[in-house]
Amino acid sequence: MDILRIQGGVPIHGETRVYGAKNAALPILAATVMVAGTCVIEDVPELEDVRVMMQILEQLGARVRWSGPGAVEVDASSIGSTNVPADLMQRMRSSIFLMGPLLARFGEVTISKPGGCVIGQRPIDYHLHGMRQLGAKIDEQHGYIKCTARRLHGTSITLDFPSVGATENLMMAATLADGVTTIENAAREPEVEDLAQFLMAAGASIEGAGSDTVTIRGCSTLHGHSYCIVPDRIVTGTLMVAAAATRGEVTILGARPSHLGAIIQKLRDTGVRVDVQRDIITVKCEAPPRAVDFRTAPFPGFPTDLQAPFMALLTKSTGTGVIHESVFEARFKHVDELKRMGADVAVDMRTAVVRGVSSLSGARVTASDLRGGAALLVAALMADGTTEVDGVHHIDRGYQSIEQQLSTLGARIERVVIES
Ligand SMILES: CC(=O)N[C@H]1[C@@H](OP(=O)(O)OP(=O)(O)OC[C@H]2O[C@@H](n3ccc(=O)[nH]c3=O)[C@H](O)[C@@H]2O)O[C@H](CO)[C@@H](O)[C@@H]1O
Ligand SMILES: C=C(OP(=O)(O)O)C(=O)O
Repeated sequence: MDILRIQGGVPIHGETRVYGAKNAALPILAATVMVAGTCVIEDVPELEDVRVMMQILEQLGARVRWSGPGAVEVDASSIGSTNVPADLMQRMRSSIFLMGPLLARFGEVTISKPGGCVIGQRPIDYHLHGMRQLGAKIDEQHGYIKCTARRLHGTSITLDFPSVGATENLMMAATLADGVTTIENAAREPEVEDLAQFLMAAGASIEGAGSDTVTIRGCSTLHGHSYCIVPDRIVTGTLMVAAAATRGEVTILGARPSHLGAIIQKLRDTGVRVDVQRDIITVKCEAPPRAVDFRTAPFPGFPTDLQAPFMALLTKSTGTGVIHESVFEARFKHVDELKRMGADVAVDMRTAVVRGVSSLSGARVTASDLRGGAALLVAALMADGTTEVDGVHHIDRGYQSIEQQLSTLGARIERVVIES
């Protein structure tokens, strides 16, 4: 078991480079299932979720390997199974991305309920409903979901909510369907657009990805190619918040500022200085940040994945900030742990009221989900004394060697392996 031990109170300084987005890499790796030929995906983050996705592809029969630093090569021509292993599905939500591609290529797929961060119910009803509209027959028995379709056909789908995962899954399935599919009220997240770019580079015909209407003209085959993943906006945002929280100055290279409008604006509202130049973002903070209110929303709104890290920043702000979590119904699990460090936060359903305190104190705390874990790291960097963060495997799902990245910026953080 690993823990992260942090000696707080040290401002972080210097330059760091951001790597490719987990949330783009995972659906893109799943989409390689539909490609005839070899794909090389570049700037893939070396994360636990990526390793699980590679394991799933391998168990389905694909040839998958790291072909260089951050490069994954996939040849899916040898896939011989359409059953996604239940134990691996349990390990991450993104395993659901195999549904669309396997169904589209083989006319059948068997999955089970995906695991992943427990931040709400996270049903998959939009995915299943959309697949039915594309012509799939779905049988649910003993916890397994079997989808079959002799041929998927184009249709018009309107999502009840702009779900990122459902937009991506349905877009992938529609890529090899007969005819034209439109997805209305589609998610506009940059990772949806990145997946569409990957598919288009393979020969798919997709218009409007990144807007709320996506139109896909089905094609019969996709060809192999090389593709570089979009930079991770959530990791970028986390580093920006950490810089502000420690009253440091950090320059992030290789970022995509246009994907971070809401977070840049909110940080500026707190009085933190954010300078943007092409793909470089510099964050500098000299005085305690002012409290601000925000509500999470689908892109281009404030990302739910940065709600917890931003809350950590507000715990030591001047004044009171009100946070409304509108995307997931149970995404405040980090609050009790922040309170153990001295934060003053009151939660009522989907709203958290954060009263700034003058100091936090180090404590032993436990991460129970990925971004909640990142929030504990931000709090630990600001706290007096030593914090030990447990549940590090959650953080490792989304941040590549986070202790190394923060150490190079001067943070006093180490990973400690505890023999059980
Ligand atoms: C791998 C990946 O890209 N993960 C991201 C993706 O998750 P994910 O794709 O799971 O998130 P969704 O956008 O689908 O979820 C948004 C909301 O829709 C609900 N919903 C979703 C699908 C469905 O079939 N039925 C349903 O009710 C969810 O419970 C949630 O309340 O988008 C989330 C919202 O930006 C992010 O927090 C995750 O980091
Ligand atoms: C919730 C997240 O991931 P997932 O959808 O893979 O659980 C996340 O990246 O914050």
